[in-house]
Amino acid sequence: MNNSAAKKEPSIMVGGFVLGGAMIGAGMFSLPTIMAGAWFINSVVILLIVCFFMFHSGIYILECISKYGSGTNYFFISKELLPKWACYIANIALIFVLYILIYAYISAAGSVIKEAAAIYGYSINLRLIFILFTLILGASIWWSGIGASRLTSLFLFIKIILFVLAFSGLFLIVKTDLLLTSPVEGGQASLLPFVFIIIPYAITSFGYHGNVCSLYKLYHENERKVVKSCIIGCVLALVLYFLWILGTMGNLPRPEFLTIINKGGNLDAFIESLYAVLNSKNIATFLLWFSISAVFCSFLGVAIGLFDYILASLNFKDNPSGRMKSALLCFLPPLILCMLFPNGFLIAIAYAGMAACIWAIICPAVMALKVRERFPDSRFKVWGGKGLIYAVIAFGVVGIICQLLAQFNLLPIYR
Ligand SMILES: N[C@@H](Cc1ccccc1)C(=O)O
Repeated sequence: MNNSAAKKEPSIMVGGFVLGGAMIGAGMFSLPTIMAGAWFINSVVILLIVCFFMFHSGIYILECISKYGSGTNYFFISKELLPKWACYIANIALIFVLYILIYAYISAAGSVIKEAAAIYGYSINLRLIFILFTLILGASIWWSGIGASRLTSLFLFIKIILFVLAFSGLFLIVKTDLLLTSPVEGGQASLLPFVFIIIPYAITSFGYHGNVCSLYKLYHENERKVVKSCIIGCVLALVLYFLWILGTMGNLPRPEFLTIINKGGNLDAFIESLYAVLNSKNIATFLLWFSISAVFCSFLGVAIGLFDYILASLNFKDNPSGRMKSALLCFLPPLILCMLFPNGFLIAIAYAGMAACIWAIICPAVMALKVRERFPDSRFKVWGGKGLIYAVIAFGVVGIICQLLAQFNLLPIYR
């Protein structure tokens, strides 16, 4: 690569923020509620483990695309490297994750906007918010992809500022004894059975894998820079999630989470509890607006991905009527689901995690095995050899098993 091309590449911080922006979304709002069972120390350990595996599965995708050039995408490499049946499963899992996330975002947006309105003394019908939210953001994507991307950057910017404002206050009042002493008799060990339920939710929260291909293009096929951006993105999310559970568990005692869980575990119940406990109304208000901007930002990011996928794969024309067909297919199913089941936020995040185990963890690791057979002397190879690849696959299988057990009520859940 010549110097002038290298100079045009954006700094690794840009890539890190793009990935961090994709990662930090609605998934994080499920974390404190779902982690209340295992409480603080156990949850931090799980966050570290999940972050480690999600980072590596992401760079396995990079290893695979690096053999086919920057024009390729996930669909292409899965077609090349997986048997046909597995390729279908991987792509179905990917589309499922995008749809279920859009559902989760609409549900979360409804709950948080309703809560915001209630705080300012208005009562708005939840289903009306679902429709307006989807209509307005959906229309902006239909109108122009570039415009919607700019809107995403704007919300990302607002999200970061509000995060700093809300959290700097939240930490000042953290009660460390709430965090570090075990909330039950028998110490931390008696909380261990509650760690398994966290895994699918943490997997969703560390999902960013759809953005690896575009980053590879952005950095003109410079793998090292993409890896460094992935490290920055993962560390950013890890630190933020750590601060998030520190701020919430350090202010709300464990039994308070039961009230939130019993109200469905959506954002409104959560913010309501923080409002009741926090002395500072300012902090709670920043938190409220932070949540709104985070949900808007994630919705746009995921919806643009699904919209473009539908437009390209069904060969719709990139004109107003073609884009309208794509928009209807993209937004109508999750909106209808939301109207029927308005409170499925937590379940949706868990299922997104389970499907992400397939397309973002197991399949990339299997593809990396295959690509090493096919290109034995390639210049870029993820460290850790086959051992790490098998460990990543095993982790993906554990994630799926956890969610299946939870579905059949076979996992201990704090409720
Ligand atoms: N990490 C995102 C969701 C996501 C999952 C998988 C891939 C991409 C995005 C969130 O927390 O909202």
